[in-house]
Amino acid sequence: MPKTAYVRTKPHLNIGTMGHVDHGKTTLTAAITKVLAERSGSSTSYVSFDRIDRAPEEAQRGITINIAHVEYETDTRHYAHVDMPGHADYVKNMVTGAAQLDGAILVVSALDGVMPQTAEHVLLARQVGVDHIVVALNKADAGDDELTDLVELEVRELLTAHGYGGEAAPVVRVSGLRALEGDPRWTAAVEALLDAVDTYVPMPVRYTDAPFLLPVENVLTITGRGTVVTGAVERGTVRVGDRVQVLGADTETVVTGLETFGKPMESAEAGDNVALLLRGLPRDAVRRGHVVAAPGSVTPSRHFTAQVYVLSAKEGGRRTAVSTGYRPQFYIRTADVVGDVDLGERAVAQPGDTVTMTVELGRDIPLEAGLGFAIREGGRTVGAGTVTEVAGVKAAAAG
Ligand SMILES: Nc1nc2c(ncn2[C@@H]2O[C@H](COP(=O)(O)OP(=O)(O)OP(=O)(O)O)[C@@H](O)[C@H]2O)c(=O)[nH]1
Ligand SMILES: [Mg+2]
Repeated sequence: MPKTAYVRTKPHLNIGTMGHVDHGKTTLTAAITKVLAERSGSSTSYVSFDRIDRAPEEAQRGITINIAHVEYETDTRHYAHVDMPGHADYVKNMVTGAAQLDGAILVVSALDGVMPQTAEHVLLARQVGVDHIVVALNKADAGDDELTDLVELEVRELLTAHGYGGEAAPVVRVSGLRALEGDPRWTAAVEALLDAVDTYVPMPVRYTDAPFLLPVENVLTITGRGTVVTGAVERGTVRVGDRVQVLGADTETVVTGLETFGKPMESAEAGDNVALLLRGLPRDAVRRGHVVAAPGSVTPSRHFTAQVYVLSAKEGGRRTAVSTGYRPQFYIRTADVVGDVDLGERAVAQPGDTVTMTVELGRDIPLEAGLGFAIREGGRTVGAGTVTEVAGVKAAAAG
């Protein structure tokens, strides 16, 4: 049976749930789809909790591991929503999810308040370019008002500390669990949260006229059809039949199919969350972190200069200084690449310092000034930076 094509009737935005493990992100995600599916004339489908956390290991451990995408529509907008994992071991997957967001819902349990990954996610979101955060104080059904007031203050302070303007950020008390059960008080709270997202997260400027670029988030095989890459289009437009370059796989191919949430589309534009079917591309040639782009539109590079903040021990960072020769992982767009740090004459940077460094990555990737990134080591975030300058020529060629 032919699938119904995607019809663009409303502005599309990418949002998602982030926050500490067990604070209720997946439950809230399911509740949002349920509340919207029950509106009259709704085109949203309810996505249950076990269809979001559907990997056997997720069900068994009761935690989210992989990021999951759901779609829904409010009266004014179409959203792709990424439900991210909160567990410290899967921050890596969270960064990939956050890299495509126009705004985020920070889920904080009213019972527990700000916890380590609440803070880490806010920092990472800032770094990968998420400009707006709406707070869901979840489990409000089980908390008392005075404690919840304190948690609210704490969250606002955290947001302000990371440049989000915590005073102005909407903070909505919700219960994902009770809303899922259909309790009217709490379905109304989810409605209020969605109104806050609709009004507080602005429609971003989309660079649809720029050359096409999509950071690969995931790779799948559709039996009989070929290799599919998924992700959010960062800029430009792509149509079925277009030639594209796969940076990382170092090959060119043709887009033979385009879909969003299982619905075919003729063309996708900046902001769209899509699956691209690529002609003749072997499954193992492409992976997360690669970039699909208009041929010749970007020159990948491995050398750059950056302004970097080295996290203090209090923020979960290192206790000891970083020096030239340090080799952590750099999280840039959806890529995760090792890099050699050179601190120049300064030679060392203490936790809490902001420094200029030059970096040589383990492989070439598309880089540009202004690109934000995170630095991680041994499963924790140790730094946050912004590219200030990209060396146009590879060192080997220059020297
Ligand atoms: N009382 C109460 N419990 C809730 C609420 N929302 C979620 N829970 C419970 O909290 C636990 C964790 O919920 P999840 O939705 O899996 O939390 P999560 O944030 O997605 O967890 P990770 O993705 O693993 O980080 C489950 O036992 C939920 O039933 C709520 O609003 N009220
Ligand atoms: Mg979850």
